[in-house]
Amino acid sequence: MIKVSIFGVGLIGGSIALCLKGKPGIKVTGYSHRASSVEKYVQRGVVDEGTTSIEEAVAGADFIFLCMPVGNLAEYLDKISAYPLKPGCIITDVGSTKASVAAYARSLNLGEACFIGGHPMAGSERSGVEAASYHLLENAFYVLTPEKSTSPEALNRLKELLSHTRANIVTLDADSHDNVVGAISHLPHIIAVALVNQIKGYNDSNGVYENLAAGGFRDITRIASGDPPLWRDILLDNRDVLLRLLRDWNTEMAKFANQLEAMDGEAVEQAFREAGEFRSRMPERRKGMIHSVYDCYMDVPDHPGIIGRIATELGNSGINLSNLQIIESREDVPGTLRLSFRSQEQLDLAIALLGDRGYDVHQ
Ligand SMILES: NC(=O)c1ccc[n+]([C@@H]2O[C@H](COP(=O)([O-])OP(=O)(O)OC[C@H]3O[C@@H](n4cnc5c(N)ncnc54)[C@H](O)[C@@H]3O)[C@@H](O)[C@H]2O)c1
Ligand SMILES: O=C(O)C(=O)C[C@]1(C(=O)O)C=C[C@@H](O)C=C1
Repeated sequence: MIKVSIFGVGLIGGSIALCLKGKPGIKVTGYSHRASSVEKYVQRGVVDEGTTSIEEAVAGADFIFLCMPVGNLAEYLDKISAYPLKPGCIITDVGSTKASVAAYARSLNLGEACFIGGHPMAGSERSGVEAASYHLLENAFYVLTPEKSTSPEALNRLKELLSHTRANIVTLDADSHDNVVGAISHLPHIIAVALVNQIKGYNDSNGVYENLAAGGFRDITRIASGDPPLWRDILLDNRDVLLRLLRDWNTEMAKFANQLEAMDGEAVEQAFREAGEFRSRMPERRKGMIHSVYDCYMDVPDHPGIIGRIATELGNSGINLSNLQIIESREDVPGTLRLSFRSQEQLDLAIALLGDRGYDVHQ
């Protein structure tokens, strides 16, 4: 039996546990420092067994996943390495930064165990085991940051285990990871928070801002609702990269200000053109940078019962909706529904079926 111990069974740890639990020959143990948390995720059936004892979780483990906030990873590497580790045990983490945890692991004597950093590029602004999902990592990129000294055999064993998540495993060195992920994940979180707080400042003296804020504002600011301590840890840990990125960001903002001051419409248009072209080149049909699932859109009148009818049509034909969202719908005004599916095949079937039923469906 392969024993997998997950430390921190929250959004990410819980999602990994859900992918591994019940797979032939795998037993999943969840560790939490709080008994109430253990009780919660054992009851939800996320793990095979739960414990508040580090010693128990570590004993005989073939894989140890550290899924707690970035600021606690070093502490747990210390604690874990104080116990006898099974020879060949692979310790990995899911932290959003990779250089510091890799350096810390390098400084420890792990005996015949080894550390391989990891970071699934999927998540949500929600946290806790309640938000964990078997599907969260499906089709997402999952970055592993092996060292030069990492044995190919250990790396392959970890990849094989992670294949149960149905993520797309890629390898990268830890510093490159922090530079790139700083730009495409950490900087956008800072920008979203700064933007929301700027508007909040205006709204404090005039509530119309809040009332008029529509799709554009919501789309760009969803991630501003991330867990504050979690993001504190990530941003402080990737401080050097982010300070450089923020200087570049200020330069980009200054460019816009100059273009507006000079009434340079051509330059503004060109900025939108370039951004649109780059964005449209990004793969849409995978988790990671832009989109998470296979989506189509429908313009529908905002009539009571319409959503139920559409969901029933799909269900009756065995098509599985993975998500459904109403975008900017007001009474008596056509609204748009975003329907999400888990595969191209399901999406194609849905588009054909709804088209046949007379709905206006587009991608
Ligand atoms: N949220 C995301 O979108 C996302 C995506 C990829 C990776 N990550 C990384 O995954 C890790 C976990 O994030 P999450 O979103 O699952 O958070 P979460 O809050 O949902 O889960 C964190 C878990 O760590 C536990 N924990 C917190 N403090 C602890 C401590 N001092 N000792 C032991 N356990 C502790 C919590 O009980 C919880 O089970 C973080 O390192 C984060 O950077 C997050
Ligand atoms: O989709 C979101 O809400 C996320 O914030 C996920 C996201 C990201 O920025 O893409 C956030 C942090 C992670 O470390 C990886 C993924």
